[in-house]
Amino acid sequence: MSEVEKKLATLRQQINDYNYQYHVLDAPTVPDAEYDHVMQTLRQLEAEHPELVTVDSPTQRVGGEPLAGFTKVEHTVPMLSLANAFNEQDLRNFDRRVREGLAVDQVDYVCELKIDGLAVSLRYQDGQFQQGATRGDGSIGEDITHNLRTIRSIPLKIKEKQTIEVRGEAFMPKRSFLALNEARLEREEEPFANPRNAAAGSLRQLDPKIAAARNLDIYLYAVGKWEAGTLATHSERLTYLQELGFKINPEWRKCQDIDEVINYVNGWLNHRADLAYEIDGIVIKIDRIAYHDILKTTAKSPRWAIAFKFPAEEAVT
Ligand SMILES: NC(=O)c1cc2c(N)ncc(C(N)=O)c2s1
Repeated sequence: MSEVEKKLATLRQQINDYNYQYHVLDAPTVPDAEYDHVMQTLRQLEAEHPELVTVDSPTQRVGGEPLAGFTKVEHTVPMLSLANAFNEQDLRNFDRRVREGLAVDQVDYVCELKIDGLAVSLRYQDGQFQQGATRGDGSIGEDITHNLRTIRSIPLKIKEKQTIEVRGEAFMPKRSFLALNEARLEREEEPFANPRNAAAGSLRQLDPKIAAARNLDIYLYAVGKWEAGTLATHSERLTYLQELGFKINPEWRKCQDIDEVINYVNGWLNHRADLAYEIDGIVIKIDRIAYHDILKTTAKSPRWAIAFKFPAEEAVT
């Protein structure tokens, strides 16, 4: 490796680390001026050696020309929708069905905030971000790699040379949504109705420069196709995704029975306003993966998970 290539690799690693600290850990270690200086140095060196620019360089997050259209992507593992619960009795019925189906008295659940955004799937090949797609109809989605690359909390390469597919929710934080609509009103453009529509509208753009300007973010919460998949519980998978460098929502909790689940749900019902992003409920999953394989899915939804839906929140204004 030449001296220039070593210098480029060092600068790229430095920017990737700064991005990880700022956008994934929400804990920057250098001031913005330092970040800008290192990024400018990298851009300058790449301009002097264009033949050494690599696709995983942080300077390549915002692509060049807009796409002519979207290509279709088949999801190797279907992205299912969740059955809904609307009250405590629905949750207790779910729990009873689960324990009867498994012939067990006790089941550990994992509760997670249900992010009100756009479900996406990210595929990594040997640790490099290869392709990202919308959920679509659950089997076929649209390739939106060019837009997902602009989300700085999505790592362009992960900490292991894994070939893995991860699922999550891309979203627009409330603050970004308010600023975007203010700017649109000033330009006499139609404001977005809610952050979910704004995120979906941003990710369905053909020009990545538009998505890059929308301050989108993402939380990952599941694994799709995964060769080395061995971990026995969903909670271990969340921890593993975090160790790989993915952004995991920190509010997840393991609950040892449905009463704890109901307490968690009620706790968040009245604290949504405290969050920097919109949620439309709580997702409850059985923690043990072996139980998922026993209960399996209906044509549409897993039997080992349910979404508790919150009443529609008053609009973010
Ligand atoms: N449709 C689905 O399967 C899901 C949808 C969502 C969502 N919008 N937010 C969070 C999770 C999660 N943490 O599992 C899930 S799972």
